[in-house]
Amino acid sequence: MSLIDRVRVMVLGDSGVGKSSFVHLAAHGEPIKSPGWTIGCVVEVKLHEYREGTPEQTTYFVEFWDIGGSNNHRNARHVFYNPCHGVILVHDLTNRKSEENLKKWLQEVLNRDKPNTPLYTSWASNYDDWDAENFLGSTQLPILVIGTKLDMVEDRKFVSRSSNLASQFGADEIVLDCRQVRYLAAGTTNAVKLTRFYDKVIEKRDITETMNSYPERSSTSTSPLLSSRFYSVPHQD
Ligand SMILES: Nc1nc2c(ncn2[C@@H]2O[C@H](COP(=O)(O)OP(=O)(O)OP(=O)(O)O)[C@@H](O)[C@H]2O)c(=O)[nH]1
Ligand SMILES: [Mg+2]
Repeated sequence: MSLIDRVRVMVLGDSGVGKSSFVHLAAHGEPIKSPGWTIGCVVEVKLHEYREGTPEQTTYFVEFWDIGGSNNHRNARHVFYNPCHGVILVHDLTNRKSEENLKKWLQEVLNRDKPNTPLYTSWASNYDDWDAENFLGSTQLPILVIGTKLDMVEDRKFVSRSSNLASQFGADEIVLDCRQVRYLAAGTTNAVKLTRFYDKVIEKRDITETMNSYPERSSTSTSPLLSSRFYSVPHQD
């Protein structure tokens, strides 16, 4: 048996924006057949070759922690947020509010060790006045922004630029129709952005892990997923 290291990425955004649809496409390379509301959290896993084609090439598991967006679970979901090595923020391109709400999602995950902190209090009322640098502070959490439902956008010129949030964070953004494989097909710009994001998450893991204040995992955990940083896989000689 050999061990494969792993990183954990939170997938956050309002209910119905397409998080599960995106995660399924990214993890399995095919569209999800019948997405239902996500209750709590669903974890999907993907093998990723870190720095593929270089001497440092290493296989990692990328875990997508797809968090249900329903407001009803707002007070409980912080239990999923540690450790967190990267964040994928998902918004619906036809719903401007879902993009604005990504700040709330980011604040929630950044405040994960202070779950009782009132949310959203430090937000600027004007979206454009919002100070991303101040907000992010010293965190080096890699962020990727996903805009879904491109097929439903009437004027595609409208989405040719990055969202406000992506440009404020200097984050990459992918816009797509989550029901179409071609948007994440190998060799496309979107696939390159995803690879770059996964590599960054792996590179920064040691830094982001020190920001995770909860003990990473309990040795008494009964879940293999939660009890080890590694997955065991059979040797392939
Ligand atoms: N037309 C279109 N529909 C999409 C797209 N992405 C997702 N959907 C649809 O949007 C609905 C919600 O998608 P989900 O992936 O379940 O949304 P979610 O963000 O996981 O929602 P919660 O689990 O409630 O947090 C489903 O009916 C999807 O088929 C897209 O790119 N285009
Ligand atoms: Mg879902």
